[in-house]
Amino acid sequence: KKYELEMRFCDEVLKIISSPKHWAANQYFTHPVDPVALNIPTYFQVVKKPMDLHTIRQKLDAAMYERAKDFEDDVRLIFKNCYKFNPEGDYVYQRGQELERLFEQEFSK
Ligand SMILES: Cc1ccc(Nc2c(-c3ccc(O)cc3)nc3c(C)cccn23)cc1
Repeated sequence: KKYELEMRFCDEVLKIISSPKHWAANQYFTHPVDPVALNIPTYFQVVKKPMDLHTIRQKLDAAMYERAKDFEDDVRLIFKNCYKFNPEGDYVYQRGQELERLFEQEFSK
């Protein structure tokens, strides 16, 4: 019972932070970073564990998270990767901060 409740909470949070309503904040994080498309060939040397919202959706739907904490760790990995690769103050860096604020608000309810 507790497991189902935790996963339902994660599903709700994921729906909110991934929604088109918050496109300005989530647009850079909805799908895996494509280093070829973005012309950032060093990306996979800098970011060892890529993560994105679509991959998290697939893992949640495949019951790959045992606890809400594991879901949280993957979401926070998106922010860590963003802050590691994008220059501080850069436009994408600031979108990451915006999405992190939204996540904190929803995940702490
Ligand atoms: C030369 C350069 C500099 C910065 C970026 N950042 C960036 C990222 C990004 C997202 C998460 C992440 O962990 C790393 C990068 N996604 C984009 C997109 C979709 C369009 C334009 C820039 N984008 C791209 C190219």
